Amino acid sequence: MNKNQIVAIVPAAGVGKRMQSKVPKQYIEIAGKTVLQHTVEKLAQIAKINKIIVAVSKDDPYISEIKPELPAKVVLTQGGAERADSVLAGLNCLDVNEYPWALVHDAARPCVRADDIRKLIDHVLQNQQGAILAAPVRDTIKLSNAAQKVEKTVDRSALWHALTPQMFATGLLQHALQKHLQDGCMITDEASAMELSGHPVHLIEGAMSNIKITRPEDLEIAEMFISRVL
Ligand SMILES: Nc1ccn([C@@H]2O[C@H](COP(=O)(O)OP(=O)(O)OP(=O)(O)O)[C@@H](O)[C@H]2O)c(=O)n1
Ligand SMILES: C[C@](O)(CO)[C@H](O)COP(=O)(O)O
Repeated sequence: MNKNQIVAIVPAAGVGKRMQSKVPKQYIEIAGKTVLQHTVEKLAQIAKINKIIVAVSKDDPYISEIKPELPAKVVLTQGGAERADSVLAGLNCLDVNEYPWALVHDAARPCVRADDIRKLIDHVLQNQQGAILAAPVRDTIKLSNAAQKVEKTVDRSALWHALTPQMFATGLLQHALQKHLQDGCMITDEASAMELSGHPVHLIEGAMSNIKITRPEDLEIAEMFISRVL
């Protein structure tokens, strides 16, 4: 068994409520392809990624149309009610021993730089510990009160935006997600499950252009970044 085998898990089973569009945002076309295709093709460029599992919703009516155009190393599975459930579903269709490392990347982040993904992978394999792409907060941060008035200004010197990919030992991540989801914890990224289990999480600086397409105004920004050859 190659101890550095890496599987990418792409949670793509969301409905995209905040995008307010008829089509789930991962299937919106920008620069001639769906967001999902851009994201999966970016991951497929990374030679060290051996398999890509895309978790789609149970009744996804769009995936069958684009599946033939997806890279050969892509396999599909059924996602779950929340993002963390979809990630766990991806992990559960794996032989953990065959893929000791899992790299989780949002379908909604098509602008990620391939070099940032490679930087993350190299750090994790070299240190044998989990890490995530992240970007230092660059704005002044305000804490709001219930009336949306400033409660206080927060010290931002140690604050980071958590991005994806997030890469961890597959077995540890599977166990952490299973446990903390069962305990009813709020798990919005893989790192939070690993933190709850006491595992170290390193922050690897990545480009802020790696936006998560979430609201309508994000599409124009994503198109600009995707159209630039990075
Ligand atoms: N049950 C879910 C919910 C989300 N996701 C995926 O997780 C990623 C990040 O989640 P988010 O941006 O919150 O996507 P949505 O949940 O679709 O957005 P919204 O919260 O606006 O509905 C997206 O690629 C989304 O498809 C998923 O696989 N399964
Ligand atoms: C995983 C993530 O993209 C890291 O910032 C983020 O937590 C996803 O949050 P969402 O509310 O599911 O979009």
